[in-house]
Amino acid sequence: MEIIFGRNKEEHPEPIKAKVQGQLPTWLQGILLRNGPGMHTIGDTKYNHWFDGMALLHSFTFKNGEVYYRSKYLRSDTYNSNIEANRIVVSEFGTMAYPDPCKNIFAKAFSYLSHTIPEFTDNCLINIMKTGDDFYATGETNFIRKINPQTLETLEKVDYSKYTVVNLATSHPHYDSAGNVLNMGTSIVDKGKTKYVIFKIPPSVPEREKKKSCFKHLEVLCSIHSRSLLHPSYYHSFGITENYIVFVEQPFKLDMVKLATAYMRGVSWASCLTYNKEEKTWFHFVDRRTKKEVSTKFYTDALVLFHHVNAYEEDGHIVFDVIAYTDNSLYDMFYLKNLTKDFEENTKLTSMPTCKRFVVPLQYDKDAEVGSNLVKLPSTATAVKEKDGSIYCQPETLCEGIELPRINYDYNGKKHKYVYATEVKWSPVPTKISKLNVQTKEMLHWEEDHCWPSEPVFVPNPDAKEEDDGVVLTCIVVSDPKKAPFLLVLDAKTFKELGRAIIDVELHLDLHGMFIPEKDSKMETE
Ligand SMILES: CC(C)=CCC/C(C)=C/C=C/C(C)=C/C=C/C(C)=C/C=C/C=C(C)/C=C/C=C(C)/C=C/C1=C(C)CCCC1(C)C
Ligand SMILES: [Fe+2]
Repeated sequence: MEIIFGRNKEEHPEPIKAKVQGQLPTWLQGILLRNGPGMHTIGDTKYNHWFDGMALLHSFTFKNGEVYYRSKYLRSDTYNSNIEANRIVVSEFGTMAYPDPCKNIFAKAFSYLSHTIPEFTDNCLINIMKTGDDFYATGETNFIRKINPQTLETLEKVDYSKYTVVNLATSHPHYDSAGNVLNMGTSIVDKGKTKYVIFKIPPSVPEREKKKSCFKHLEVLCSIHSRSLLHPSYYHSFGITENYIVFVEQPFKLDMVKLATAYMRGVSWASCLTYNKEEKTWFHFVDRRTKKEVSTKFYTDALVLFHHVNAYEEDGHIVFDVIAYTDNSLYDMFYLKNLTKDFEENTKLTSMPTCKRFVVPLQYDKDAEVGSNLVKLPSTATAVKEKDGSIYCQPETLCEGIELPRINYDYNGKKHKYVYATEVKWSPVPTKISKLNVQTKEMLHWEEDHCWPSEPVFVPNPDAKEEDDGVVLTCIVVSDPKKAPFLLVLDAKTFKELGRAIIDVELHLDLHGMFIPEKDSKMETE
């Protein structure tokens, strides 16, 4: 398994024509662009954690029934400095690097590094974001990197902190119907004012502007003060409904005192994350129009969450689905020392990823009795009024063992019926992909021996009438060295295979990505 998780992957910047089997829909034209870690060893140095690896972008271009594959390492300042030094010189979340191990003044003076080593990493390995016609690789620091979606070339570095006060920002932004990006980040600069900042980036700028930058027009919608000034919560995504931003402040937190001393103590940023299962998880709802937070205090028991699935409003309630854990063992599981051979037997998840639905009443009878359940929708989720006026919510479980959830994004913020996700057993090995009907809890699956599917991306049919009219695309990494990896195309309705594009290269296990329809990409001829 070392092969799949930890071995450096080669890049293939020139298009490789795939062998297509089956029948791909003729309307499927565009680029599936994905991101994830592809290199964990540099010279004699090795990252500690799988999420630390150098970002390797890859793409599948669909053109007239043919499929072309490309991959290229993100030429971040981090990547360039590491390669030049032939060792890890920039810290990642799980690995603290010491750029100058030789305290020797002469060694410093004759430093072979022509680049200045970036202080914070711009190794954006998690996701892809779109602003207007531009695409960016995203991670969780204040840096994102513009990329060319056709050639996978790395373009300029954007520093969010130049435009608003954030040190961290999510890699999972949302998009509204006008094409604005909505994202949030944490400001820890000013210790007295630790806060979460929700901001908006427009898709275009006024014609007359010379140096066009959407980021110059970044606008802060609202800030939420951290419950604890020294312990802001970690979050990896958030939700939106038509009228609200949904933010979950979980007791999985960054300890700022530990962060401030991490470098000195020789420990990673990750070691500064703490989970306190005795604490509560607080929900925040911000009205997108008035920019005010709903004043009622809503909470649930301690949980750890990375991925929101979707959120929507129904009859005065906010309904939101998340993939939740009861502890923080998932992050620990992705330490490379745990992902060696036999890890499937040796490393068992102590908490399964579980798709949970919270139903939160925004409008309810203010005279309702203490102890009564205020949920008026048909769900087993509850929201109980407490003596002090706060509301204690408990979720309904929709499904166990799914992660990397996606929906038809046309239903984002609206009532959805289907979730596409990878399925796991008791180890971090994706064995199947699944389609969950959240209304009936029925599931459809796709699996094949030795196949490790990635996050399934739903692409709607241009003439779609129903939510699941379209295809699901997933990269399949194969653990059998005799079998080639492929891109799988499933009919989203039936989950039957329509076709596959086989490529004879070593695919890397990735994290997230997006499909860029041909009309949104200035596609060049191959
Ligand atoms: C094996 C597969 C693919 C599927 C199996 C199915 C399954 C169980 C999937 C589960 C997948 C999940 C849950 C994926 C989650 C991915 C995450 C959380 C990535 C986070 C990266 C976060 C990163 C890189 C964060 C970097 C942050 C840094 C370097 C921050 C540094 C900093 C901090 C902390 C304080 C301020 C200063 C500074 C900015 C330097
Ligand atoms: Fe994610």
